[in-house]
Amino acid sequence: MSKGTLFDKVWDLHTVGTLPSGQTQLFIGLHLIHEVTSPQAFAMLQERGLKVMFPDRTIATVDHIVPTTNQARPFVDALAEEMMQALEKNCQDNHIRFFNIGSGNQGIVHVMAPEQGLTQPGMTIACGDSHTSTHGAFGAIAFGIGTSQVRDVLASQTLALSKLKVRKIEVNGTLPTGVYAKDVILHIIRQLGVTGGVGYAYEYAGTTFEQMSMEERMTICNMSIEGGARCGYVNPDLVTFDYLKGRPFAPQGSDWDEAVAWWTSLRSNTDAEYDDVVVFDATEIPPTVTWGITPGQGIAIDQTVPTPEELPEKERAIAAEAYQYMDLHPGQPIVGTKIDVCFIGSCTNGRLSDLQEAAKVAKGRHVAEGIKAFVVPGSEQVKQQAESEGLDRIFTAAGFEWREPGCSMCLAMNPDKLVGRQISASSSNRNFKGRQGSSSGRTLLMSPAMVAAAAVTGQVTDVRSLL
Ligand SMILES: CC(C)[C@H](C(=O)O)[C@@H](O)C(=O)O
Ligand code: SF4
Repeated sequence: MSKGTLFDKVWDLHTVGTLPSGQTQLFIGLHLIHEVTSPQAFAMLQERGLKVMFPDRTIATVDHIVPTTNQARPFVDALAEEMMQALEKNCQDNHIRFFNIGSGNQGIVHVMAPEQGLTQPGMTIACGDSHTSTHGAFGAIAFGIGTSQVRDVLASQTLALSKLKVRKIEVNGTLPTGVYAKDVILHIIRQLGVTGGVGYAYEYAGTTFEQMSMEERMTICNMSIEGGARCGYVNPDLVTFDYLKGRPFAPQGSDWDEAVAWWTSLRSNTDAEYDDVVVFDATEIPPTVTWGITPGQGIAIDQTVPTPEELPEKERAIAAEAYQYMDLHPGQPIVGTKIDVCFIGSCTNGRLSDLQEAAKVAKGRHVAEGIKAFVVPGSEQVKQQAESEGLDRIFTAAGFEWREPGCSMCLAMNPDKLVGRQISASSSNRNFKGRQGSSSGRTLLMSPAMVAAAAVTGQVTDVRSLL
């Protein structure tokens, strides 16, 4: 087992005790909830006559079902309205703070909490949502949980968990032009596989992550779960502290200095021991795009869809399924693949810097004939900041639609859905069959800049040719 890592330190500091099962009872500092996975948890709590133990440690927002065009209440979709009302009631009844639509602070839970300064180094964070790994960008131990565990956290502020091993993923060097955080994480998952991280926490270390902004680090940690790792983190540093300083829930005054000293002490020791270490060279990472039905089925933008012979034996069955579903053929170049829909948004790539990079590509160009392209900011704050910089005008002048914040077509639990066999270029994180609202819809994952490149050309395009 690893020793001296941030993961070990934070785990040990939050350990309440060892349960008869051998699992750790872990204290959860911050609990985030949204409308999809919380209603049943509240119902289970009520059935048992239990109350929320620490209401101040749970924070709610609404994101998955939110319509991105007409947000008038009641929502047109009756089920969405019902989920919304359940969340509003549960928050009210249990005195839980709720960042609702129109508050100026609503957003995808993994975008909203960091921008509020709720997400801090050294915390344990849980949310009934697999992409909770995002918060690890701050040096927190953050993971997704199921609905019965949401109940457990509401009732006890603790969880029964088995300790993870720690794999250090070191990436060194400066990323080439046109290569973004999204490409780095797609590349890592391509190399280590979608189940490679099972049983591990991923520690992202090395100069490439050190040079990244907090938003880029969030993109990386967000997709840890797509590589099988329940959580992923970056050691907190000056970039982390600069981001947090002055945010509403960040420590203030003399508490701030104390917090920074404490956060710094939690960094993995230079002589920390890891269960595994892998090293990549940033200068060798290409713009990466998925061609298949798992986030691990990625290739460099200038490569061809792999033939079975090019793949390890164990990847051939899923590849065969992917050729058929995607209607892409082994040996075919991915560049030039015709696109129907372009989606820029999600908790992976719906932050301000993502929109800025996409806008650089869109500026002065126009969405190709017949393409539906739309931008969904990750939060109300992102939307407002983007508008104050005029990004909305760049996008709309280029023929993109500019929408209200939410998860939108990442998962299509709202009205934004692919239709039939439509194929999307998407800045989101999952390309599973039927993910974007049509049971036969197809998804190609890529960076927001590359989605913008696809939008203006109508086909998968190497963004480097447009920069
Ligand atoms: C709805 C929610 C439970 C789900 C998750 O856990 O990740 C969603 O956010 C997703 O991205 O698929
Ligand atoms: S944006 Fe997508 S991945 Fe993120 S929480 Fe929403 S549905 Fe899940």
